[in-house]
Amino acid sequence: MIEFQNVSKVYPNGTRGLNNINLTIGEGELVVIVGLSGAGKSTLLRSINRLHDISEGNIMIHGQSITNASGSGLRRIRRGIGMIFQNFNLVKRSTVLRNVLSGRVGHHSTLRTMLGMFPAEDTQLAMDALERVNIRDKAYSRADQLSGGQQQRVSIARALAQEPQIILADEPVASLDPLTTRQVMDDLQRINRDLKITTIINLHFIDLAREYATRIIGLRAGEIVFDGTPEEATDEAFAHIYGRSIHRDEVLGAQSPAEEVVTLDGTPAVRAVGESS
Ligand SMILES: Nc1ncnc2c1ncn2[C@@H]1O[C@H](COP(=O)(O)OP(=O)(O)OP(=O)(O)O)[C@@H](O)[C@H]1O
Repeated sequence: MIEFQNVSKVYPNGTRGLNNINLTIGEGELVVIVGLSGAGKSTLLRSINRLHDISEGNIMIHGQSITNASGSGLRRIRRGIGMIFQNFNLVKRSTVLRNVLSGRVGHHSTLRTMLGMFPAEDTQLAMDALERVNIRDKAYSRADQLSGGQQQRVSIARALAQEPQIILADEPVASLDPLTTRQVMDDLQRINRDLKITTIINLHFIDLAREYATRIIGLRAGEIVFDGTPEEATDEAFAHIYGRSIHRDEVLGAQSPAEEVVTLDGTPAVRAVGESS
């Protein structure tokens, strides 16, 4: 369980990234966070594993405060949280297997991992993780020889190799084409369901949010303005989260010149540029 208790984040330049967030995320949920650029999605996600420190409040992970943790206590909590980034964050000149094995570093001494001395069980675990995302056959390829979608799968396998209870994914499909996007989302959903790993994903496509989430949280200006099921996340609810109408480039299934697809008052208006109403 992840609990935000009165959490605020103010950046050194005075920008308020999060404003008094209270939120509980239960085990096994697949939460998608939505909101306009700058709404605070990354700040919220990255405060869970303390990539960003918060300014006020407390964040509890499985009953332990990550806000107050330090040293080995902090490392232990972080070990249970896998992270997936938009740009994959792989060591490009290294093999896929080495990249996945790096997910094990939190389990061993620094010296051992610096020397690349991973026990045989770790290699097995890494291969199993690659199998789960269907790229076991790429284990000995160099990471930079893979397509974007395959590289994102390697980064999912690396997160899995940590044996995490929580996976955080910050815009994991923003660099991918629509087909690959669905494959990566399918992987994340399957892993969430099969391994019961609590998964929190920042996304900007509203149809993907509805399709994959068990719960959608909408942020605006650092505050939660929506928290509900995909069924409750209607076009009107999204227009409320965004404070404006939805655009085509926010719907994966409607990729064409940007134009309004629903107006603020909820009237459906799916129109391409140049199309008459
Ligand atoms: N390092 C920083 N220093 C100052 N302000 C920041 C910093 N990082 C983010 N912000 C600001 O905090 C607010 C929330 O940013 P955040 O990146 O969390 O939003 P977001 O919803 O993830 O947006 P995007 O989709 O564009 O990544 C924004 O106003 C942003 O400009």
